[in-house]
Amino acid sequence: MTNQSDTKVFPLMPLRDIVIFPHMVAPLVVGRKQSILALEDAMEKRTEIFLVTQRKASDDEPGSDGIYEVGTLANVMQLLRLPDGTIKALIEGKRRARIISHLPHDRFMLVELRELPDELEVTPEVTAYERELRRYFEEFALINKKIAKEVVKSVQNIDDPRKLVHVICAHLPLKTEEKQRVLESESLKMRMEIILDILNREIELSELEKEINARVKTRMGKTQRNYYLSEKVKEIQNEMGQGEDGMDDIAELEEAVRKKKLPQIALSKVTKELKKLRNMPPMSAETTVVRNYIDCILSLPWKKKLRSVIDINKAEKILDEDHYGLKKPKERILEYLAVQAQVKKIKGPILCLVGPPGVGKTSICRSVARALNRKFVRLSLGGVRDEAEIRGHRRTYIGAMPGKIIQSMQRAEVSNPVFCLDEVDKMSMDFRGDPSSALLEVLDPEQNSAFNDHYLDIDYDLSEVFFITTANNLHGIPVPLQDRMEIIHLSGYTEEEKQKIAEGYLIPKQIEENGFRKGDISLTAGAILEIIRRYTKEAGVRDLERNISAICRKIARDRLKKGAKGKKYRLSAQTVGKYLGTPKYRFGLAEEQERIGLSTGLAWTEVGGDLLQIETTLMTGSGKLIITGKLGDVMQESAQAALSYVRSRAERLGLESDFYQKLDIHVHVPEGAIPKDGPSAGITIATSIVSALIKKPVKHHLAMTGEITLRGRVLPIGGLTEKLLAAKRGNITEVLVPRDNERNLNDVPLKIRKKLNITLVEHMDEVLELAIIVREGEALFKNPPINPVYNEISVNQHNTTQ
Ligand SMILES: Nc1ncnc2c1ncn2[C@@H]1O[C@H](COP(=O)(O)OP(=O)(O)OP(=O)(O)O)[C@@H](O)[C@H]1O
Repeated sequence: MTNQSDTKVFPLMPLRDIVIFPHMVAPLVVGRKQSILALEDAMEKRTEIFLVTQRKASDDEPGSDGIYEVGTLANVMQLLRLPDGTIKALIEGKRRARIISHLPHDRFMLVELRELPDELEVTPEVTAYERELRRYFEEFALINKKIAKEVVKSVQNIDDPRKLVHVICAHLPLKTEEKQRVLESESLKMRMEIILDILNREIELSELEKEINARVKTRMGKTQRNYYLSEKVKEIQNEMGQGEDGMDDIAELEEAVRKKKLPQIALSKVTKELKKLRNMPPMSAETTVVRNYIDCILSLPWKKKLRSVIDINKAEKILDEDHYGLKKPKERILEYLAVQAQVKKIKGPILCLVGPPGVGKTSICRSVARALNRKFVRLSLGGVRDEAEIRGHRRTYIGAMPGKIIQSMQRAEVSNPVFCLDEVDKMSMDFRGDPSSALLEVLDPEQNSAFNDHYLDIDYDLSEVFFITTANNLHGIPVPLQDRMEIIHLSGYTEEEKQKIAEGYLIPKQIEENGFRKGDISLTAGAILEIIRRYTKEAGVRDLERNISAICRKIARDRLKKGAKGKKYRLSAQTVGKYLGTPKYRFGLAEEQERIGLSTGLAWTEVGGDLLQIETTLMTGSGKLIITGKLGDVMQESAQAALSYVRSRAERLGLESDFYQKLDIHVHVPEGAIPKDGPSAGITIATSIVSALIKKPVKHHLAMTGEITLRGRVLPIGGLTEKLLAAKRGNITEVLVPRDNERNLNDVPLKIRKKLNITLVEHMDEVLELAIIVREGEALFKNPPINPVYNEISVNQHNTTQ
């Protein structure tokens, strides 16, 4: 089939999707008629066959345009006819060739070809390329598991770089076009470059693929692991009978969140926590923490309110209905409410009711709530010493809880209750922070719309709350808190008031609470007075109420025991003891008659006022001042001061100037039950000492109170109302009060003031003049004092001459 000198004619067999390279041995399954004929022709004539790839694999009868121009001349090594009419041929690629022209043939394609030169150019560059090719191929084979080890080995044994290029290319997973490009490229160097490029790219791609695979694998592994574990947890929960419950609970919580009207900030917080909760095992400690937190937010009243209108007339009626007397406090409260009604929103100072225990502070707050149609909550601050008690602990603490304010709001169930902060004076502070500073924020209307509880961690609006505070002692309230409060004083009750309260309020209340009918039990005025005087010792009426309640309980038992259901009981002063036992107290009464060295003072205690008898006796001795009766430090110092004053007055009182050197002075204050401290007994001690020294008695119906200075000035004291109440109760008729306390007299009930002969005193000299009884025509002082200032100068002179 030779034609011109450098061209030859060969039968052509088109290949669908394979490129045959020189040096390559490949089996081909041939089905197309033309191709079979071309093969048979080549076998018959023992010539080579030209194998060239189709441009489109799907083309069944490709023409001259449907095939590439460069292909490979190949030897047909073997032909095998298969039963289905196809032929399996084993061919071996020999040399590259390009089609010059297509020759006409009726059975198969016939082409004129020119072989392409394929010279071996052994340059250092080619050698370098060759080495790289081997290395890259080896690397590629390592990554790509599809290339058999034998192939790698045989590639290593190929010496001819031309063969090496073709064999490697034949084994690479390339597209037909790429392989064709290699086949068509002119020089060996170019072919090597193309393959190196391809190898490089394939290696990178394979590595990337590997990396992606590994990543996908680990992700899959994690998801599978999580899935497996969560399934296992569910299984365990089911086994323990909690699985469904846990889910139910969460669903319930979600439902509750949906139903509750929460502000946006609380809603987003709770939603976040719910999400957390869903992914937690129900038995873990953390789950309980999250669940408690959600419960806490849900149980707080965020927007729920009771409709409250301030109706002054109604408020006045209710306050009068619930409490006897307390005229001034009630008036102040009503004025306060009137202002609140005008400004609509609670602003301005907070009310603070100050007074002894049991005078109705808390119960007035309760009445205010009733009058305003609001709910009532009470929080006792007594003993609160840690800021966290008010503000709560952060949730990171074990066992953290919201503070007392938020807990109380949970109890209130509405956002606008009357909130009574009891005993603000009993708070203390320590290293854990000052609770009063947290309270400042609560009580400040400017700040409390965004109260921050550490546990809640979101702001809570307290601006709708009507705060009222109570205290026993104004001095115990931190000053910054006092600044924000409007103080309303409630003083102790007189015996008459107590009697009225018992008759009008306490007895009917206890009769009803203990299941009696009206009229079943009655107490005579004498009986009530007996209880007040001998069974209670208080400024308020709490103990009185407790005793009445005790009587009711005893009578109830008595009635049941004797089966006397309809029996009516009437108690008198004589029969009270049958139910209450022996009297507990001896209330302070004026002495029957005047005595030397015995003066009567007025004491103030937590439970009201009382009479305090001070006795002095003299013994021969060496100038010691003995003080007994469990006196506190301040009172001991008062006694010293009193003695110093007496010494400074010795000469004028007709005493020897060194009287104290020959005597021991013993001052005793009986009545162990009364706590004795504070300076207000100063003038009483001095009077008692003087009386003993000059051997003249003190008026027994006279009582006094006042602090004494070394120079005899009388200084003001506290608790005047309670002291005067005690004086009245103890049958005292005359009272000496420091002049500086004059303004406090207005607080004392008029009834009491009228019954007592009150003298305001400025100096101890006046006290002695008024208290010590001297015989007619006799003077107490040798040189009557002209005025206190003169006196003081003379005291100094007197001291220096000694
Ligand atoms: N003026 C009054 N009229 C009728 N009842 C009264 C009056 N004052 C007090 N009470 C009754 O006395 C009892 C004790 O009062 P309450 O508990 O309010 O005292 P308090 O001043 O708050 O004491 P504390 O300082 O110990 O908290 C209550 O039952 C109250 O109703």
